[in-house]
Amino acid sequence: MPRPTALAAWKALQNHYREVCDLHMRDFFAHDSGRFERFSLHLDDILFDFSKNRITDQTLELLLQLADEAGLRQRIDAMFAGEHINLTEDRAVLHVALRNRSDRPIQVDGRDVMPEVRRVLNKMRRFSEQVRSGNWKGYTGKPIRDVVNIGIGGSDLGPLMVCEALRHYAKADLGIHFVSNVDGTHLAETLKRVDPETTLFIIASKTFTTQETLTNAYSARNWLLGGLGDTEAVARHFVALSTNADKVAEFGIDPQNMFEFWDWVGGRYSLWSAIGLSIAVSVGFERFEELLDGAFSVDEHFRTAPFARNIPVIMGLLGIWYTDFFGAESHAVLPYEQYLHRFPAYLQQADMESNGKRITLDGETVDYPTGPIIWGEPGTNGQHAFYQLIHQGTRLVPCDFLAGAHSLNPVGEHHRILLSNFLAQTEALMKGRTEEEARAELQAQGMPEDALQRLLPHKVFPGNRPTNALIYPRLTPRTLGSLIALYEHKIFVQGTIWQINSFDQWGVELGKQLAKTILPELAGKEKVRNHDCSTNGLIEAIRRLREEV
Ligand SMILES: O=P(O)(O)OC[C@H]1O[C@](O)(CO)[C@@H](O)[C@@H]1O
Repeated sequence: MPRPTALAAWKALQNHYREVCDLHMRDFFAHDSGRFERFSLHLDDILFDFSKNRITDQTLELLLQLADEAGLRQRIDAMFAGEHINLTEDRAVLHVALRNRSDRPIQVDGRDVMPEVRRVLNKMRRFSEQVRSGNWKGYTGKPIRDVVNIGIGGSDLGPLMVCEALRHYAKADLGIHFVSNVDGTHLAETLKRVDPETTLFIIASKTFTTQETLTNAYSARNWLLGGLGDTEAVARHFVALSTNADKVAEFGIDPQNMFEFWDWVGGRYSLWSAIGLSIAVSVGFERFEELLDGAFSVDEHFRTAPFARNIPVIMGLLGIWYTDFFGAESHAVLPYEQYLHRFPAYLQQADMESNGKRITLDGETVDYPTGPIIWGEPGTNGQHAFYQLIHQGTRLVPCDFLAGAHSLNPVGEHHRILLSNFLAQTEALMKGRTEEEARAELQAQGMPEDALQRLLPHKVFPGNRPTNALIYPRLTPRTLGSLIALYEHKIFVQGTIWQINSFDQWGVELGKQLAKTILPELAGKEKVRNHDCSTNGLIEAIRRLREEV
């Protein structure tokens, strides 16, 4: 496959960029009342408006041509067919099988994985119902009141984000907690709030070898045994979500209490698998299934809709346009939905661990930018923190705005105020405020000319800042499932165009290896010499501080 930069569409886009980069979206809208109609798409009850982007019809045509030339259709088909598209780990990539709500078999290496997927889902259903109904009893016979998910990365961020997003639907008398950080404070502060007799630990780890998770899990086990005094208690208070049955058994968790998944589920794509057990326990299995339904609907759309009407394809292509042609370095995700407060953090892993790569599938170093920095906070908080930079800073930050038309917690005028801010921000980012407009405003305030001249440049907003809007009636499990899947497939589209493997994560290994060397050195007495002088010096300094009690 030729490099993306060698494709005819890429070259055409470079030329096209020079023609359109100085055009202003304000003028696009002024001369085209059909722009919203043309540049927005519906899927179920989600509306995706991409009209406030620095694109013309020709831009879109060229981007779609790029998708064709990059072989996106073949890559989508290969993923859904269970081919080993995760080349460096020689694995299929089939999170779509986890939410395949049809009778269609999905094959991996000649075997239909759907019966196994359904078996584990049924086990999750039974278990979550037992815990929620109070029939699953702790060692002393009391029902479970608190669930602590211990995991990190994909074994934490996905279920945590979803549990937060669906808090409205959660069982009120069941506490759901997440411990991820190996900083003992995370576990200690959580354990202060729970009782060993009524706490269930879910140890979530695809590999069951992750240092942070196992350290937290063993400490949680000690705490439980400290409270209940009998190793028999572990079976009633610990379950595992993993692909690694041997390691789970080694930890002492009853194999009956292990919920399996498979190597073709990537960690950051795993919330749909057994890793979602905390979600099912929190909101109930039916709602977990609704989450899967929403994702399935997007999978079908992604698999079958023509690229010109395909929301994740358009989302991905717009990102390519800004990253590779405008040189944008980051992308902000701004949910005007408090329940989605962890959505940007979740997407950081989903996107940056997937597309933060610089080597192509052919082993070459890229000579074009790949995955952007993903960041964001819920509106309206972000408005009072970093929007200044987005409006008037020197960097182009394309943004996604998300909002529900209805609040799940209608309180007075709150939601209308929230929505008016959402709309105002996207309008302001697009239009900006010209010098003439700023001048007129200051003159209307009666400002003397010399003061006006000094203030005027500060009051101008360049505008032309691109935004997408994703709106939906209200945040339901189904809608959430769809939103997550849209972003998952967007990431895949971009990885395909950039010709990188979005499904490995070798970049996290080096630090893990070095930490293993440093761990004994922190406890040692001899002078540390085997690192650079900064690291040696820091190790010595930390040792001294730790000796000082
Ligand atoms: O589920 P595991 O195997 O404990 O891994 C946790 C996380 O660690 C990583 O492998 C690297 O950070 C992630 O991809 C993964 O989600």
